[in-house]
Amino acid sequence: MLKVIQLDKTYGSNKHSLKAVNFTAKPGEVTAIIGPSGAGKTTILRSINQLIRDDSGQILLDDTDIRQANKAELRKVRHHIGMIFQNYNLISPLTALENVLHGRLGAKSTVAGMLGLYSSAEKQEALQLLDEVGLKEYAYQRCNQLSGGQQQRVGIARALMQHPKMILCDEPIASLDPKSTTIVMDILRRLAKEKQLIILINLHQVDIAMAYTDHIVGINSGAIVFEGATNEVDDTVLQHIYRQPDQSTAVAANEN
Ligand SMILES: Nc1ncnc2c1ncn2[C@@H]1O[C@H](COP(=O)(O)OP(=O)(O)OP(=O)(O)O)[C@@H](O)[C@H]1O
Repeated sequence: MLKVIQLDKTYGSNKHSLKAVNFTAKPGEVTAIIGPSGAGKTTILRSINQLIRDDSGQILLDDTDIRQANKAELRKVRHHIGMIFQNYNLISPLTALENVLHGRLGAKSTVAGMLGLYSSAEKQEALQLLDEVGLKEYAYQRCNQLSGGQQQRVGIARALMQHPKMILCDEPIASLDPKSTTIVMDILRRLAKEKQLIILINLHQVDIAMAYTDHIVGINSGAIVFEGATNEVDDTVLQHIYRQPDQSTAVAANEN
């Protein structure tokens, strides 16, 4: 279980980007963070992985407070957190199989990692994971010869190679066509259930969040304004999540 408690983040001296953020994400479920542009979705994901340091609060992954982890502990925690990116972040001249094997890097010694020394069991596992995302026949294809949707599926297999407890997905379908979007979201939903993973996704597309997720966290101007089951989300809730900042506040801010 992921529990985010009273998380606060201020960029620079006065940009208050997360305001006492609280929510949970459970294993076996896909949780979407939705909200207007600039609301703080990416800041939450980056804080969870401590890619940026937040100011205060707790981020509990099972019993570990990620915010309190020292360098060695953080390396260990991060090893159990897979990341999926909008632009895939693959090494494109390498094959799909080689990219998936990179998911094991965090578990290897620096020398073994640098030399690309992988056991035959690891290679078998990587092939199995490519099969699970429907890409077995593309294992030896360079990633720059794959479509965007196929590259994203390689990214998912690479994350699985970490044996993650949780996968954080930052706009995973933003660069994909509708068909690839369906394939990727189906895979994420299936994996959450089959492997009891916590899957936390930042999404711009409300229709996709409604169709493929179990749990919704709505954020507006850095504050959580809704948390609940996806089937509780109706037009009123969506209007609340996507509302514009109050006009009078905006005018007052401009005058200062
Ligand atoms: N490195 C930074 N320095 C200063 N301000 C930042 C930085 N990163 C983000 N912000 C600000 O923090 C707020 C939240 O940004 P964030 O990127 O988390 O929003 P978002 O909901 O992911 O937006 P989008 O949907 O457009 O990607 C925004 O007002 C943004 O301008």
